[in-house]
Amino acid sequence: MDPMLVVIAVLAVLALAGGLWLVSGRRRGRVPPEVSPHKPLDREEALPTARPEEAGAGTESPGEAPEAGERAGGAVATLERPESIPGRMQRLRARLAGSGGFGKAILSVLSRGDLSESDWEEIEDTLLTSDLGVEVTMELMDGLRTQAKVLGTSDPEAIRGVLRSGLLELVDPTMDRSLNLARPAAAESADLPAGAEPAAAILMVGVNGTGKTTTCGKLARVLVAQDRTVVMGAADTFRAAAAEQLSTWGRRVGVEVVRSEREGADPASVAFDAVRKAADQNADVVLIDTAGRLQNKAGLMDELGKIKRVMGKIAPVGEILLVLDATTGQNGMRQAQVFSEAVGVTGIVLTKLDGTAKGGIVVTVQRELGVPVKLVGLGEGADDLAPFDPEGFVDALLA
Ligand SMILES: Nc1nc2c(ncn2[C@@H]2O[C@H](COP(=O)(O)OP(=O)(O)OP(=O)(O)O)[C@@H](O)[C@H]2O)c(=O)[nH]1
Repeated sequence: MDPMLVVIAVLAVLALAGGLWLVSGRRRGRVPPEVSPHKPLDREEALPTARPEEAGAGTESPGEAPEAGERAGGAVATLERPESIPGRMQRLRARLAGSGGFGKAILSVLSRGDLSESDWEEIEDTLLTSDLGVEVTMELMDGLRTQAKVLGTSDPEAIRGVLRSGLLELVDPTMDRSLNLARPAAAESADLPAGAEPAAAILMVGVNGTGKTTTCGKLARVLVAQDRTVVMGAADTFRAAAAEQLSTWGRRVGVEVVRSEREGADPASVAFDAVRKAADQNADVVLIDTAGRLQNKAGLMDELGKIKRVMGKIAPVGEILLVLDATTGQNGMRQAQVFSEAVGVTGIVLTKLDGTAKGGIVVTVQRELGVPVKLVGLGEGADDLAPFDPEGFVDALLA
């Protein structure tokens, strides 16, 4: 055979083999698992710290938000995937540290080494401006000075360690911060059809503008990612825009929203309808958003009391979350007292923590109300809600 023909034949065979390898390689690599945009979340990552009795709930594949959306009955076009809880906590730290928390100022005094009386006073002043309150600041200062004497040192690292444990004790890591997501037994008056069971009810209260509606939406998003079915009730009938805002969140996270088309409708009746619908649908959780404004305080408190009572006709309300704006400081504390007396708050959501360096409000509000901060708001984004983690919080303050 002509040697030229042999060379051409060999080249043709090689080209054919190379082409086949390329095509099959592309096919193999079409959805490399490590870069899949649909990598499922770990169930634990998406949880807003469930109660111990809730911990074993549900075993099927987690994080399938689109399915959850379809199941919730919403005409959902696209559902986004929530950021994981560790990711949220990481951002909390970064934001608190970035907003110039009081830790930075104190650590700069500590770094001077041997502390003079004026250094101690500077530390005290810094603590006082952080919304810890006079009483708590004095306690903390006494502890710091005593420990410095006992240790016979003003070594910055040692004092920082004492400050850290003092703050941690104040924030109180022993408090139960889990949300009560246990489904209650039906009230005698409930009159539910066979097979229907009440959902765990969460009532969101607080003055206007603190972030109740936004928190309802963010929380619903986390619960849906946990494969829980959720119904929301727009019992803020004071302004139509509030119900619309909640409905937008509902569409976004694939959750049905019960609302009244009539502005000024009875909020208790909307709350009842939502709780009833959740029971009829056998939903896991019902979230009720309320208005934060009325002409007078007594009127608002009567209204909230009535909402709670009427919801109780189906089943007791398991969780009443007071939404507080962290940037309002001591002013927020007075509001908190009023709400607490009116409806018996079970947990606090501290919003807008991204906008303040005054983390001390966490300590003050827990002390005054005797209930834990359970969730924190870190911004306006859909994933800007995180379970409150005392250690992470104190470390962020002292970063
Ligand atoms: N920076 C920041 N903004 C937040 C946070 N939570 C809520 N907001 C913003 O605060 C504003 C008020 O939030 P809403 O959810 O409408 O407050 P609301 O309590 O429902 O208000 P009313 O419906 O008037 O009672 C909105 O612009 C939110 O985006 C947060 O954690 N950080």
